[in-house]
Amino acid sequence: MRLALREVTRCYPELTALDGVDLAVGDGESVALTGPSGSGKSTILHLAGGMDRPDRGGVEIDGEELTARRLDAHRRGTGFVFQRFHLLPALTALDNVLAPVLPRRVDFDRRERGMEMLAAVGLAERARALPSELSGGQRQRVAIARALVGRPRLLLADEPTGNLDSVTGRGIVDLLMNLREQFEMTMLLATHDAEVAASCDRIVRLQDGRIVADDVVAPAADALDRLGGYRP
Ligand SMILES: Nc1ncnc2c1ncn2[C@@H]1O[C@H](COP(=O)(O)OP(=O)(O)OP(=O)(O)O)[C@@H](O)[C@H]1O
Repeated sequence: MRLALREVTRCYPELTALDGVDLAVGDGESVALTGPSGSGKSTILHLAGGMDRPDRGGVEIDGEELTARRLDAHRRGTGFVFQRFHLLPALTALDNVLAPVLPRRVDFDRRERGMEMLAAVGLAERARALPSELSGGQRQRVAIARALVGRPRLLLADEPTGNLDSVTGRGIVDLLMNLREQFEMTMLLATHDAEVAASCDRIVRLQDGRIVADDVVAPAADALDRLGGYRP
C-alpha cells in the first residue's frame, strides 16, 4: 500500500501538532518516525490509520484521497501495535488475537486464522494462555498477531519496544521486519530508539510538528555481502 500525507496540518486549541507535513511512503517500505516527545509521531500514525483527520491537507492511499466514505475500510485494512500491549486480561491469547475479527463478517475461518497468526509470532503453543501468564515480549507478540489477523496492508507501530528490555525489544523489531516482508505490508513505526529506527528502510525525524530530516538507512554490511556489494 502506498501512503501519502499531503501538506497535513493538525491543530489543537493550544498547539499545532503537525504543521504542513508532506510524507510519501512507498508500497512495502518501512519508515521510522523519530523525534522528541510531543513532536507529532503518534499524530502521524493516527492520521495514517484513519483514526484521526487532518484540519488541513489530506491523506492518500494508493494515490486516492482517504475520504470519510473510505475510512472504515481503511481502518479494517490497517494493523496497529502499541507500546502498552492493550490485551484483554480475561481472554486467552487466541481470543485476544481474534477480538478484531469477531464482530466482522469474514471470508476465512477465524480460529484457523488466529492460530496461523499465533504461529507466525512463535506462540502457537501458548494459544490458551492468559496475558498474565505471558512475559512482556510474549504479550507484545500476541498483540502483533492481533494486529495481523485481518491481514492488513499497512502496519502502524507506536513505540512497540517502549515497554521491553533491549534484548526482548530487538526480538520484537526483528519479528516485525520479518512479518512485514512475509505479509507484504507497508510499515510506519514511531520510536525513540535509534537502533530500532535503523532497522527500517528510512528514518524521518520530526520536531515541533515538522519533518526536519528524511534519510535512507544504509544497508547493513552483512546485507551488502549477501548482495555481493562493495565494502571498504
Ligand atoms: N487529543 C489531544 N488534545 C490536545 N493536544 C494533543 C492531543 N493529542 C496530542 N496532542 C498534542 O500534540 C502534540 C503531538 O503529540 P504526539 O502524541 O503526536 O507526539 P509524539 O511525538 O508521538 O510524542 P511521544 O513521543 O511522547 O509519544 C503534543 O504536544 C501533544 O500534547
